[in-house]
Amino acid sequence: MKTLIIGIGGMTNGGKTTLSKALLERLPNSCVMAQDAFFKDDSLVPVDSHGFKQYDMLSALHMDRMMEEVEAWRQDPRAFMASRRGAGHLLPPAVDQQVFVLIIEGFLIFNYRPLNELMNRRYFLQIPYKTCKQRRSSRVYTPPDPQGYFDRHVWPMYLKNRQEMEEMVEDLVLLDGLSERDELLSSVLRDVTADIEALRQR
Ligand SMILES: Nc1ncnc2c1ncn2[C@@H]1O[C@H](COP(=O)(O)OP(=O)(O)O)[C@@H](O)[C@H]1O
Ligand SMILES: O=C(O)c1ccc[n+]([C@@H]2O[C@H](COP(=O)([O-])O)[C@@H](O)[C@H]2O)c1
Repeated sequence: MKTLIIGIGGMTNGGKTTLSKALLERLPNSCVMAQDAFFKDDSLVPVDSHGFKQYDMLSALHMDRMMEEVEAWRQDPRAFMASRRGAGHLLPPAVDQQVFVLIIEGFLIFNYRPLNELMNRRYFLQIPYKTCKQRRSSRVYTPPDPQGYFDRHVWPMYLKNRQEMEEMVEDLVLLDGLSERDELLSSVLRDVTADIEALRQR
């Protein structure tokens, strides 16, 4: 079975989900796994001395469960895709030279070494502070961001996590999250379709 794992990382509200969904639509035999789906229950996330929940760190995520999902996909991508789409969904036909693509998206995907090591390509969407704060203010999380959360928790943790990521990861492709959606999609598609073609030929 031929497989490819693409990491779409980036800052909060950098455009990861938007780009991943667009890739999913364009890449046959692909599926998306979002790190956000693995946040721990609010009751398990500790607070700091200012009363801010410490969400922007790996310990707030069930990374063990996320790895189990990734492993399930790696074992059998066809069966994984069929099971996640619900009972009764037909498996895609097994065709020779078929390449299955897993798109992993999230704000801390490269900071978790066992996950980072599995990726064939790594992209990181970045946007300026002002845009990030603006986009974040129009989004409602569960629980919603309390007053001051962006400047007191989200941004300082981004800076810390980013430094840690840069020390760990070498072949990161930085993407400008201010670019047009279509431009971002076509630049990633160009690489990935070339990878798929190369794998097919092998
Ligand atoms: N290339 C882009 N240009 C302008 N706005 C964008 C772009 N990509 C995403 N957005 C918008 O930014 C916000 C956050 O996008 P989203 O994909 O949810 O980010 P993330 O998954 O990184 O948190 C959404 O309102 C989305 O419509
Ligand atoms: O999804 C959740 O359960 C959740 C609960 C509280 C906060 N979050 C925020 O989700 C952010 C990461 O997701 P995203 O899509 O903004 O990259 C991170 O900055 C957290 O502060 C997410």
